[in-house]
Amino acid sequence: MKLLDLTLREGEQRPGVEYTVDQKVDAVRELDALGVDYVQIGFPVADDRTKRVCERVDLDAKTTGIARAVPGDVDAAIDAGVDAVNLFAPTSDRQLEHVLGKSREELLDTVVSVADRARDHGVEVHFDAMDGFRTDPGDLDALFDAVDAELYTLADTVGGRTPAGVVDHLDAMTTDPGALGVHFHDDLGVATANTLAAARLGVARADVSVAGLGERAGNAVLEEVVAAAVVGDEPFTLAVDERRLLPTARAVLDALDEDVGPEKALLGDEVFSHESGLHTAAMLDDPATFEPFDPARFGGQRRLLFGSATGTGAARRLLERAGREPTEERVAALLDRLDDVAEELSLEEAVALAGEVA
Ligand SMILES: CC(=O)SCCNC(=O)CCNC(=O)[C@H](O)C(C)(C)COP(=O)(O)OP(=O)(O)OC[C@H]1O[C@@H](n2cnc3c(N)ncnc32)[C@H](O)[C@@H]1OP(=O)(O)O
Ligand SMILES: O=C(O)CCC(=O)C(=O)O
Repeated sequence: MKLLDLTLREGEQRPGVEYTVDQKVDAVRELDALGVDYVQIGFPVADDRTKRVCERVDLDAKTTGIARAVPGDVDAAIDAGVDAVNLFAPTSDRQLEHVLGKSREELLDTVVSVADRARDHGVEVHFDAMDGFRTDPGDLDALFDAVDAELYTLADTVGGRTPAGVVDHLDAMTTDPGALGVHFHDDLGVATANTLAAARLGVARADVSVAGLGERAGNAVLEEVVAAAVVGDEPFTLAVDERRLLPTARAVLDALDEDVGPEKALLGDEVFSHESGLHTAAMLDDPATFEPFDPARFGGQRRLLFGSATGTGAARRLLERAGREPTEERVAALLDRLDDVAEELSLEEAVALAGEVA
């Protein structure tokens, strides 16, 4: 499956957020080195930074910009120099009426002609059905059939879908999943799960963003999709270099002056840290007892911590690592010392302490 990273465009759709050209250039280079297939730089008709970024980068990934189904937006994308245009248009009855004010027939004519205009200028055309997951599957098939595009994406624009509905919706379409992309928002907290459900059906492309940065609750999370592709129940192939995943995601966040909470899956400061006595004791023997994968696989690092939550099992193992006989007295002495530490000790520090107790 291909990945389109849209951190730069969706991240900026949050109130008050605007990235500078320098920030975007730095972030784009990181994402390119990771190996994502497409990087969405921005909305060319609405900002001149997309063009300025494109002028400064030379990537293996294809650059994209979004464009409404209007000639001026497509011309701005062409002028910006993106490799591909994500031509988006509302496709649900509700959005057709209130966003576009057009009939379905008018929509089809407009999208067909604007897509042709883009392709005639040598730009790869992707057609994105905004609110596609609230659009009748037959209407989507008819539209996709009429529009000449590289790929057709269904967007869960309001983030209201869950995996079962995603599967039912895609199953109800006649368009081959291999011609489809998916774009999920995280309003129900299941954007990544939805993406995995779609991947299982064989969709060709998924939109993701670093840390899920995007409008409202954000989007499917790049790190989570990549990690699940590698260690999830049903592995699938991506072009990214998984060992660079977490360093890249952190570098992108740094470049964009963004942050995540300590419990954020894969990226948070605490998610690879273990302190509970029962867990650390077992993990000293076999780390897999209490972790789903070795964080090093994605460029992360496990931290075992020792202090007042440490129990006799871990203390015994620490003494053994320090080359000491784990007598009852030593175990008790080590536990006393660990009880007193002001801040939890790392494994190395705890082994050193185990070497010191009488
Ligand atoms: C991809 C998404 O999530 S939606 C994009 C979100 N991003 C932004 O909105 C970026 C900031 N926006 C802007 O700078 C401005 O809104 C612009 C430049 C995009 C457009 O500005 P304006 O045309 O002045 O006004 P407005 O935002 O109200 O656009 C409404 C027009 O766009 C049309 N429109 C909206 N979506 C589409 C679409 N996908 N395809 C074709 N036309 C569309 C509407 O029908 C309406 O047309 P009308 O003016 O003929 O009635
Ligand atoms: O996917 C696109 O090109 C824009 C549409 C979008 O971001 C959405 O519907 O949420």
